[in-house]
Amino acid sequence: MTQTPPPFPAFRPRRLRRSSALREMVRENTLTPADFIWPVFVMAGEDSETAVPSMPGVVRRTVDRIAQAAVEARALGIPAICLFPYTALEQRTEDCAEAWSPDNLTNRAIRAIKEVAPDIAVMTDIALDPYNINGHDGYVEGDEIVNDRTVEALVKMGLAQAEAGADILGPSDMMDGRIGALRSALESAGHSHVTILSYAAKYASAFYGPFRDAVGASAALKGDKNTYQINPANRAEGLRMVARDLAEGADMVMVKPGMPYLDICREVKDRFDVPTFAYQVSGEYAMMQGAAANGWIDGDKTMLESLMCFKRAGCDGILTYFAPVAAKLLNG
Ligand SMILES: NCc1[nH]cc(CCC(=O)O)c1CC(=O)O
Repeated sequence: MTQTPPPFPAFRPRRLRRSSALREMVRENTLTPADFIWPVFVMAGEDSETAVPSMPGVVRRTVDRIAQAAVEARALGIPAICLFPYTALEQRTEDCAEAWSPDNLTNRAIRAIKEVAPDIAVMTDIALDPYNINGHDGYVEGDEIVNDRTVEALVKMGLAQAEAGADILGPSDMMDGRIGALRSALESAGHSHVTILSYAAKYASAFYGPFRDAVGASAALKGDKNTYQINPANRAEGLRMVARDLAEGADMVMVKPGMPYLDICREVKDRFDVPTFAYQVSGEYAMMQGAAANGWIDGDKTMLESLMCFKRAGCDGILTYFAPVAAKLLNG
């Protein structure tokens, strides 16, 4: 309950904003590096990095460099890293078999990280888009993105990641029934400790554009993802997806994108009171970096403010490309 304040001058709210000491005393939320999950892009090769032009400051790294980055992230206090593979066009096939190869980029990166940074949580992405010739998260038959056959492939993909040592599986595909299928497959295969952070309230957003460049899926993508991702106009549907994924065995849930969807974050936290994460996606990152590079906004300040706002909206953590830069600033 919000108390009705007494009338002015008894109530002078500026009294509590007068000094930094008083402001610290009444601050309601905090932001620390422990709030971050850092999404990174993995590419083939050795000891190199390439820039992602639409995401200034973000690079794709080879597996060895990813392992190095994980060590650095952990030292900064970041608890989790999330892997996205950049697969060359020639490795994308109709059957998406690379998705569950034990030696694909993601699975090799998981093992490499575990060797040098065993105490950082490794999160993966489950969806077919990095392996599919058409850029879709599921199999395409005619003009349809088919559900059940895709779920079977996603389960194989998730099991291969669990086998490689993943701590957190992140199904971002938005097929129906994938959380339940994954959960029971994990149980049967002896991976009962592997957690699922489901992309539950995942919207069909134009803010994913730069990410599709980063994973090499933009050129490939035919059509849009409107038949599986949620319409940005819908609130109740987002909440239903969260309820559904929790009922099927998700340990944590995500709202995505982030900044334009803070209303959904707040409502998910209030209604379900489960570990709730938001993804500050590539377009949000690009937008802020672009404005900062032009001198139109203060990059560091807007970055930290945007991240704090996720905490205020009820999030337990944020997937953000800013993670290491923000952690350094927060660590002082
Ligand atoms: N499986 C697809 C996937 N996983 C994460 C993102 C977007 C992340 C970002 O924009 O930063 C996407 C893009 C999409 O759904 O098209």
